[in-house]
Amino acid sequence: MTAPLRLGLAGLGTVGIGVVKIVQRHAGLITARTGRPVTITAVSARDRTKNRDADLSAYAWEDDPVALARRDDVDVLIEVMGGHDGPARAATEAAIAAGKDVVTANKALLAHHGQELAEAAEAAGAVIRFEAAVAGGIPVIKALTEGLAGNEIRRVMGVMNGTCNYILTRMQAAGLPYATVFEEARQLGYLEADPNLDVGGIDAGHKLSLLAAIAFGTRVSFDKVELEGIGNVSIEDINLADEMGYHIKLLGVAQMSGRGLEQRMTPCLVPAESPLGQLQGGTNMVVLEGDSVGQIVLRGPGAGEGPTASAVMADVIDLARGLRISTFGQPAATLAQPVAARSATPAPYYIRATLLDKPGALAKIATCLGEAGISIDQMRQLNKPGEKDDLAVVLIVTHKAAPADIAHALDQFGATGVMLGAPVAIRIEAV
Ligand SMILES: NC(=O)C1=CN([C@@H]2O[C@H](COP(=O)(O)OP(=O)(O)OC[C@H]3O[C@@H](n4cnc5c(N)ncnc54)[C@H](OP(=O)(O)O)[C@@H]3O)[C@@H](O)[C@H]2O)C=CC1
Ligand SMILES: N[C@@H](CCO)C(=O)O
Repeated sequence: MTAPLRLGLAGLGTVGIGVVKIVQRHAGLITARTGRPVTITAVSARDRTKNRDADLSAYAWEDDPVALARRDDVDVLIEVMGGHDGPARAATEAAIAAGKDVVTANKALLAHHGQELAEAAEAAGAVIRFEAAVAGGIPVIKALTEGLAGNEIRRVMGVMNGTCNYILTRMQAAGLPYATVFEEARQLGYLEADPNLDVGGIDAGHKLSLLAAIAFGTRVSFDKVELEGIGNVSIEDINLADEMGYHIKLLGVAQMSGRGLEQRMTPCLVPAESPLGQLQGGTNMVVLEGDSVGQIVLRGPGAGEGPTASAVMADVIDLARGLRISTFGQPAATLAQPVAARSATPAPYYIRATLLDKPGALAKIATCLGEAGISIDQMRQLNKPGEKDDLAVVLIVTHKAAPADIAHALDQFGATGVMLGAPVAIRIEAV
């Protein structure tokens, strides 16, 4: 029997305790699959006295995760503390400096420091694995780096933040406004400590930037992701979209166009009957498109103790089996510096505008669209009981239009003198 693979576990929260449970429950199964035992030798967290719903008595304790990473009886650091700097970064760097492999669930760390950490790991002969960092229990990193390695990737797309998907689907199902459902999500413990990481689209943007790096062989460029969160999605737009056969999702899309790397994480309308449109609650879905394979759809739990620990353990088991793949699927030095391109791919748009209800108002709006080269597919005025009769809510669905043309037309709306408030424009994504 080969020597055990010895883990040092930094973080004993939701994910860390999930890892402890799998290591303890499946010791025999893991040994059978890898040919060597996988053991935890030492753990670290902030509060040693906390009751953690797992038996940790066999493990050494370190107050300092950096000391944990440097221990002679630790072969692999499991970093499940979180945060893009601080102890997570320090412990990861310490492990790499000591030539040790790192398994992390920390998308923020890699979105901000992925390139330098990958270079340092390769220089030290170490490997960084991060299956759990993107879409929780869904093996999407493995799918891209291994299963689809023979493809040129055309597009990566998906719903990658379970909290946002919960909020949007709950708003729709219960007819509740954003603020009410946001508060429910907080009560249920779904939100990150900084809720803006979720609802601001940042967490999902981190994940998209990691997938884009693997898919397109480029350095992680989170700072170039076009980000828009879900805070401005209204129940009115959710209901109107639904009437037209669409659902609103916080959708990430990354693709390499002739102009450069497009990465966006924004609310979009998707067909209600499509796999993405049907996605309920905290579930994630990632759609991968390769030149040879066509379209692959991966769906599953994007968070939680079991699913996330499952992904961490998949990486651990790969290391125990001796599988060593570069962090982003190819040597870090060969990752290209991407040229970031604003999304220019034309798409239909949903536009809702509130106008003064007077002769010619609608014509002025239609003229702005026409002058921007945008063709109208559907248009209707909503006559809702109880609305003031001096205003008109107008709903427009355009034919495919370039994002820049839509932005220009919306700017022109303001100069017509008939607008009441800002218009809403949401891209309709073909999926
Ligand atoms: N929860 C989930 O479903 C998912 C989480 N992730 C990622 O996994 C990582 C962990 O998440 P999660 O388990 O939810 O986080 P938790 O907040 O539940 O746990 C964090 C753990 O890290 C420990 N910790 C924090 N700071 C320090 C420090 N300075 N020194 C030592 N230990 C520290 C905490 O200690 P103490 O317990 O003593 O406070 C706690 O045990 C994050 O990067 C997260 O983004 C990824 C996918 C899904
Ligand atoms: N806050 C994240 C956790 C999993 O990364 C989500 O809601 O998807």
